[in-house]
Amino acid sequence: MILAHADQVSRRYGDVLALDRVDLTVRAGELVGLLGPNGAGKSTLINLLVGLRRPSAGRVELFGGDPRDAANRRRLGVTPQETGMPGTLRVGEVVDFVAAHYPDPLPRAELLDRFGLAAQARRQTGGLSGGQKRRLALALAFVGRPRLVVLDEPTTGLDVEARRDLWEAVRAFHAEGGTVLLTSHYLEEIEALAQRVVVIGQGRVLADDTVAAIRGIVGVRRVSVTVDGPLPALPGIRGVEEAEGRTHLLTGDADQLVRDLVGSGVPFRDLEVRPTSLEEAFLTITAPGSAPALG
Ligand SMILES: Nc1ncnc2c1ncn2[C@@H]1O[C@H](COP(=O)(O)OP(=O)(O)OP(=O)(O)O)[C@@H](O)[C@H]1O
Repeated sequence: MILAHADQVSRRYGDVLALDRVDLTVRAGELVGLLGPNGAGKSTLINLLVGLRRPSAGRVELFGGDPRDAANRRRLGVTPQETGMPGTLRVGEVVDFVAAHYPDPLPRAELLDRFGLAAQARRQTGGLSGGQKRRLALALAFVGRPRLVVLDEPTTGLDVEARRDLWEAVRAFHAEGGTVLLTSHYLEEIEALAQRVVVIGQGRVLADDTVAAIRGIVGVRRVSVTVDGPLPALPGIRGVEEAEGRTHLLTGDADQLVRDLVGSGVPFRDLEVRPTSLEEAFLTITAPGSAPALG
């Protein structure tokens, strides 16, 4: 059963094309990670799916209907990237207030316990630490026993323990049959939870695959050298850039490339190997003329 669906969805903000004909389907029971660099369009896509914004073109469905329909949104739990809470309300009061909007909410104590906030139930939200506020915002996504939970960069600002608590809560929700869509800049984070990764870059879906397949794409290394002449064709090179007298080679297997470079007998100096950022990996791999890596 399809819970959320984007069909050839585009969204413009003035001159900026934030999403360009995006397709995404989230089925019941899935745990899907949306991965992409800053400005890729992740939040825009989520805002469309949860009914906070309308697409400029294309169609969005939530639970088979209009995401802006209140009846559909009642079965949805969302934590946006930024949340604000009235600072004078106590943690327990905020939970009760949100719970009152749902027919069968989770008991307050159970929810606070799951998110490590039991000791803060009587604390005013204005007196919470940044990480505690984030925990509360995340807890609120689960209060109405949703069918689908959407979390936009959930672990930003959380320490290791809070991150672990959140992952446990997400896993427990999923194990009970819940469906989750979450965004992240980090494959490691998505890997900890999801089997399926949808990669977004510059407003387009670049890949929709298993974590293992995506790791092969983003696990790219940059091998940089200075050479006086042309380099021979070497296997495993996914992209080449020349800048300021340096040659940068992108590869999934830097060790093998270095061995091949040495074996080729071409003199080189100032060898440097480093991981590429997600931005770099995608920009280079998707640039016109670079070796195809997404097929
Ligand atoms: N309200 C807005 N007005 C104008 N431009 C916007 C607006 N919201 C988003 N954009 C632009 O749309 C593009 C996609 O932004 P979006 O926030 O969806 O990306 P993102 O992948 O969520 O990024 P991040 O990881 O930084 O949160 C960016 O170029 C952004 O500047």
